This record gives sequence, structure tokens and C-alpha cells, in this order.
Amino acid sequence: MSHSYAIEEQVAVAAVRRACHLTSSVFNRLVKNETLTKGDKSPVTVGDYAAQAVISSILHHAFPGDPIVGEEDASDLRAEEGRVLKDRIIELANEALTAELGLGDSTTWGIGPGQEKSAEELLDAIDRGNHPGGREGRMWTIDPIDGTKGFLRGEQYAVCLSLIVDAKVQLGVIGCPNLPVDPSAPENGTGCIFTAVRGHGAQQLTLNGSNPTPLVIPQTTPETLNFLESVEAAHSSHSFNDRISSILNITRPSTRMDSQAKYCCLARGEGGAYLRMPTGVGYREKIWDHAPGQVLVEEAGGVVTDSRGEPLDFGLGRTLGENFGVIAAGKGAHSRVLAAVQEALNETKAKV
Ligand SMILES: Nc1ncnc2c1ncn2[C@@H]1O[C@H](COP(=O)(O)O)[C@@H](OP(=O)(O)O)[C@H]1O
Ligand SMILES: [Mg+2]
Ligand SMILES: [Mg+2]
Ligand SMILES: [Mg+2]
Repeated sequence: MSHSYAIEEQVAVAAVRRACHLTSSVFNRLVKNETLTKGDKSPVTVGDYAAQAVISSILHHAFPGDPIVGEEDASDLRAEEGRVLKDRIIELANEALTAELGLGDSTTWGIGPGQEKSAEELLDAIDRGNHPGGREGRMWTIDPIDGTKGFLRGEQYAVCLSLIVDAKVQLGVIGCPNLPVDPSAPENGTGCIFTAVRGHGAQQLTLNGSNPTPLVIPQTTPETLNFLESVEAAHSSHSFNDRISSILNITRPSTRMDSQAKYCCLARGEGGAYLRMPTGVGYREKIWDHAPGQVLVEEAGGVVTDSRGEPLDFGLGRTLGENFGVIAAGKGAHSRVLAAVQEALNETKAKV
């Protein structure tokens, strides 16, 4: 029997719950100057920084020796111009670390409610996410807000955490505060957590940690297959997906959604395939954007590969290396989508 990672899962779910509490409460209070534009032109908010500080602090308490590959770093906050932003982040992180969320008496693993931390401790917690990644040993990935653009629009985003051991994702936890608990009754409320442990299945919980429901991707027929894709046209090629839809005679329009909520929806049978093909050359996909989603979909019975049909390699560092895109789908659908993708790629090559 494979390792159950029971303590890791408990700590990871608690950390994601605290971070989701933070991001959903900050959204309505977010003011104009609380968002920065990073060097790569992408946005980052006080919510991203504070959520990484919270998750990293909880992981450090429970597993002090484990390295972390986190999206954000605190260098902009340590500069004098970052003072106001920093003070706000410290306030938000401490609010989330000390909140009574009904996680029980969990002082042993530091899942709180804990003590307030100093600014220096919280900036250091953010910067502990600077691990370069690699092929050996245990490491966590944190994407404190995946789909920051969706978060800013009030649409989908996800708080994403994974544990990678010797380049294999063993545990994935994804919190989706804005995702309907029951897709067939969206009026019944939003807020879900998805968890998966390799060899032990995938499940959905409510945001307060209750109602565990096992997830299995249903069979799709040509009539029910459709694509999940990014909202942002710069993140994946919409026109390529249209081409694949037409090769496969798919008439249902693609469902556009930000973040790894796409992997979560796929895992619970909303949408038959997630296709993310590069829009140009040069961008390398980050491991924190795919690690928890990959184990979740695989444990729900699906398949995740690149456009060559190769598994994603989480042992290359902070990125997945040269970008061959991502195809995630249920078992039957995956081979059909992969064949169509390869056909479309060959057509393009033949034209050049
Ligand atoms: N040119 C590009 N191609 C593909 N992904 C990109 C990209 N630029 C940014 N991204 C990534 O796309 C993620 C969002 O994916 P999606 O479009 O599925 O919502 C971003 O995560 P963050 O929002 O965490 O920064 C970012 O890492
Ligand atoms: Mg980002
Ligand atoms: Mg991301
Ligand atoms: Mg992010």
C-alpha cells in the first residue's frame, strides 16, 4: 500500500482553509493600491503575499525541514516603497493565522489558531518559497492565489498546495472559494476544497472541511465531451482549442475559467478535457500551476500529459521545462484528444 500522507494532508487542508478564509475576506476590502505589477507584467495582490505567508508558516511549523517552491517572494515588500503594502499583508496574515476556524485543538501541528507573528517572521515565511526545485527529496509547492486575474475580476481562482517527493506529486490540495459546491445547484453556495493522495483517491470537501465526496471522472461520449480552457487568451491558445473541437466534431462551446479550478471541474465531471497549448514561444509553465491539479485528476481516474503524450516532469526545477502544453482528460477522452492534437500539430508543420 502506498504512503497515506495522513498528517501532511491534514496540515495541507488546514493551511489551504486558512488561506481561503483570508483571500475571500480580503476580496471585498481590496483597494486600488493593494495590487502590484510584477517584472513579468502579471499582477500580485496583498492577498497573494499574505496567503503565501500563512501557508508557509503553517508548513514550517509542522515540517520544518521541508523545502518550499512558492510563486511569490518578498523582495518588493522589503523595499521602503513597499511599506504600506507590507503592513497590510502582515495584518491580513496574522488575522488568518489566529482566526478560530473550528479546526479543533490542533496545536501539535501548528494548524492553529496560533500566535501573531512579527513582520520579519512573515516576510521570511514568504521567502522560504525560494527553493529551486529538483529531482530528489520532499518539497512543497505553493500557489497562494492561482488565477490572480480571475480573483481580481471576482471570478474563479484557487489556493493551491502540493507535496512532491522525488519528482512525483504525492499530495494535492486545491481550495476554490468561488466554485459552486454542487454544479447542478449553483444557488446552494460556493466554496470547495479538493484533495488527492497518490494511490488513495480524490475527494471534494466543503470549505469548512465537511462532506467528503469521492471523485471519479465519468465516461464522456463524443456528444458530451467539451473543453475547459483559460479565460486569458495569453495563457493558452483558444484558436488551437477551436481547431481540436472541430477535428473531434465537438459542438459544445469551451468553458472558460481561470486557475486550477479547471482541473477540479474536470475531476468532478464538469467538462471532458482541459487543454492548455502555448500561445507563443518562451513561456515555461510553473510546477505550482499544475502539481496539485495533476494528482487530483489522476486520482479521479484521468490522465495528464503534454502534447507528445509524455507525463509532466516535476523534477526539472521551478518550471516544467520546454513547453509542450498540457492535456488533461478522463481515460477514454484523453487518447482521442491527444490524437487530435497531434493531427493538428502535424497539419501546422506540413504548412511551414
Ligand atoms: N504566457 C503564459 N502562458 C501560460 N501561462 C501563463 C502565462 N503567463 C502567466 N501564466 C500563468 O497562468 C496562470 C493562470 O492560469 P489560468 O489562465 O489557467 O488561470 C498564472 O498563475 P497565477 O495567476 O498564479 O500567476 C501564471 O502562472
Ligand atoms: Mg502570479
Ligand atoms: Mg498560478
Ligand atoms: Mg499565483
